[in-house]
Amino acid sequence: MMQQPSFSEQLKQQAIPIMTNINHHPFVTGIRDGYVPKTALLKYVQQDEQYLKGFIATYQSLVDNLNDAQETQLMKNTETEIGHEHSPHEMFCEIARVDYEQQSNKPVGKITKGYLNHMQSSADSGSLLNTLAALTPCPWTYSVLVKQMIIEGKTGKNNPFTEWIEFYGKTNSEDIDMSKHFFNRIDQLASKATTDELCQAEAYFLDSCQWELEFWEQAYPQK
Ligand SMILES: Cc1ncc(CN)c(N)n1
Repeated sequence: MMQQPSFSEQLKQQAIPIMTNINHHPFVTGIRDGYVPKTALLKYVQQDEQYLKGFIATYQSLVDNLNDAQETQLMKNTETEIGHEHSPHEMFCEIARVDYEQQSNKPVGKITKGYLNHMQSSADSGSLLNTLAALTPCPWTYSVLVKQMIIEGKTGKNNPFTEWIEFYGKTNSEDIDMSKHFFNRIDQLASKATTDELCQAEAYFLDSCQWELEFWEQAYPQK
């Protein structure tokens, strides 16, 4: 008998159309091909500085609301890996020839705010499954994108984004480890969840994937 795919595999399958759109977004194809306009790089860094602060805050509220000591320890171990993304921001600023130090504390954009509210609402739902489902696309989408770029041979001395791609794509990068850890926990929690709870978690996951696409679009608008 064919084995039913795990819940996390089902989530990844459901996200394929959004991942395809992300993969074809000009910001992402620009990283792949070695050129992204300066304005887009700047906007991305300014907003991502704000986004990562919010991501850490949601993660902390998740950890604070846990009542299982072992789970808390596991999540605290991951907490130390979160938010160390100053160096990819510095790389973008170097390519754009702007001062990194001046890019923090800019106003939070509409899309950034929407994505952060979405993540916070997953934590406010009081469900660890929902919260992990909403947080996972952040590390997961990047690890998928850069792995593909590495497979396609897009890194090398001709691509100024090589270091950025390798930051997220190197073995045991923070995002690769974090998404593996989160997906494992999602599968454990999903095995005890009701159909309604699974549907809710799926919606949180797919909405975050869509916010990821909007985040690229915010920095490099096509619409
Ligand atoms: C919006 C966003 N999504 C994902 C990542 C990569 N962790 C990021 N830095 N920013």
